[in-house]
Amino acid sequence: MGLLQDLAGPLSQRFFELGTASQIGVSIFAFLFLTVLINVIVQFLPRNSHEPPLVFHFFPVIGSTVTYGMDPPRFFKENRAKYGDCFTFILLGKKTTVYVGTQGNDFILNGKIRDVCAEEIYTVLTTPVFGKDVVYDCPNSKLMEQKKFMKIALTTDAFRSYVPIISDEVTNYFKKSADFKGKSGIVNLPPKMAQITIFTASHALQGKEIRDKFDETLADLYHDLDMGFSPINFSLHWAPLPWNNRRDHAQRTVAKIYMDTIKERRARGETGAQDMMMHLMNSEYKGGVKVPDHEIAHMMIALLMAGQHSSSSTSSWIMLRLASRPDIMQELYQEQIDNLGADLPPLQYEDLAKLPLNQAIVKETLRLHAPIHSIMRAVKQPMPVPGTKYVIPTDHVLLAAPGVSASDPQYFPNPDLWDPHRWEQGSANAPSIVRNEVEEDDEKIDYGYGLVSKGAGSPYLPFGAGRHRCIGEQFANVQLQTIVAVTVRHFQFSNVDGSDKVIGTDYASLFSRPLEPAPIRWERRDNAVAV
Ligand code: HEM
Repeated sequence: MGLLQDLAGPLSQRFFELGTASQIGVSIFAFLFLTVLINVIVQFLPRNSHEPPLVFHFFPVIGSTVTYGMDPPRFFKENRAKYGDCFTFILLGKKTTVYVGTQGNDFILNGKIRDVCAEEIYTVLTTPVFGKDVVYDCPNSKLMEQKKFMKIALTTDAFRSYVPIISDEVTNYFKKSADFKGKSGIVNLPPKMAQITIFTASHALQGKEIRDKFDETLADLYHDLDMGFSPINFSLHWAPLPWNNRRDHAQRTVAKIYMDTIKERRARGETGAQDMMMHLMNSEYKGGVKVPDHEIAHMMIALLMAGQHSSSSTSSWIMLRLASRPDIMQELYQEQIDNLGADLPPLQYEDLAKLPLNQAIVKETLRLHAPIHSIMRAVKQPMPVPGTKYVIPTDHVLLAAPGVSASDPQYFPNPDLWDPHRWEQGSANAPSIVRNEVEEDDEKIDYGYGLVSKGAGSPYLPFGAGRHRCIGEQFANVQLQTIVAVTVRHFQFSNVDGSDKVIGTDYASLFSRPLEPAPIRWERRDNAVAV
């Protein structure tokens, strides 16, 4: 009896605990069930007809975050078919209104400064990485002046000097890299293209001194800066987490490297140099204020970071596409022999214009694989959508997705087909509206960084439009076309299994890129010198 009593105490306590635990479990389940039920019922109640339709979802806050995040282009396509060009979905608790198609692109990207705001969305991510007082950590009018300084430095003369620099960097890379030793091999391409991109961009835009530091300290520091761009940092940018601590240390260290270089150059009394840093050192804001050293340093970081992901992702896609179509890679090689001469002289800036297929490769790859799939803006005042009854309220975020019109069969026959020849006149897959045709009579506008086309009617806007339009477009084209032309001189690529398959897209980071590993087979051309 005594033993039973001894046992009964702990057992009843255990039952009590289990009972309590299961009660808590049931309560949580009931709470979740009710939350989902109420959320679903609310979506079936009559809604404000002036707001765009809301994408159906079960869970509040989470909304459509998961389906959007897994494959944004598919999400846009499927919901466009259900709800039309303009619809709202819940992204991490925020009502996010997507407006696709050429009118949507125009509405958002050419939105007025009093209506839409980019910095409110991006600053949490970019300011800790770039540093204070530049890009999205300053009034928009100041950003426009900063873009003007950077754009003016990217002259034809500058591009002329960049082509040999980029060309040599690519050749040296292939010579030195252990992954390209011998006559043939298999390599996971995207990390190689990321390195080639940062070496070529840093050398061309920031000079040899900075470029050489990428073999030592800068590569790791930029990697740490990069971690600050993880999408999770939209919420946790402030948190004292290991990767944020490394980001902050890297930002301070890289900025100091640039500031020390500025001081040394000034002390040397250097004049006449044409590089971006020297140009910024000689620039003045309206009212005659010189650009402070820390802003020059932060703009140098911003320039390199802005271009790195987009250009590196694009160059990887180009090479993977070429591996899936060795016949087109061979055509590119032949194009150089036909137009530049069988001895293939060192590549010059002027040569790029003589290689239309080489240009089309970049253009077509950006049509299908634009690295920036979602462009966001905060809404500053209620925005009526022309031609509809909708008014977008200020608690919504606007999302433009120019990739949707770039793969719309209305403009691009066989839109999912990667066909660089579609950009040739008379091609069966030629676009019904080509950007340049539109630009002829397109409205031009100066937001403070030079005249740009509004691009209002164009379905092809991989570099954006409006006041936030890319200033790196020409540089990226020169960089990418040179990388492709030089690579084609050295190698023939193919898929490892010989098929024409193309790998899927990784949407997990802010910029979309090929899923890894993405191995390809390379074979050195007979006439290329084996290293
Ligand atoms: C294939 C390469 C590239 C692509 C596809 C690309 C795409 C874009 C897009 C879509 C935007 C507009 C973003 C928005 O509206 O919120 C943009 C802005 C910008 N890009 Fe690029 N870009 C590329 C390369 C570069 C390079 C190489 C540089 C620097 C040399 C650069 C510097 C910038 C800057 C400074 C902005 C302005 C941001 C603003 O005004 O808010 N980009 N880019």
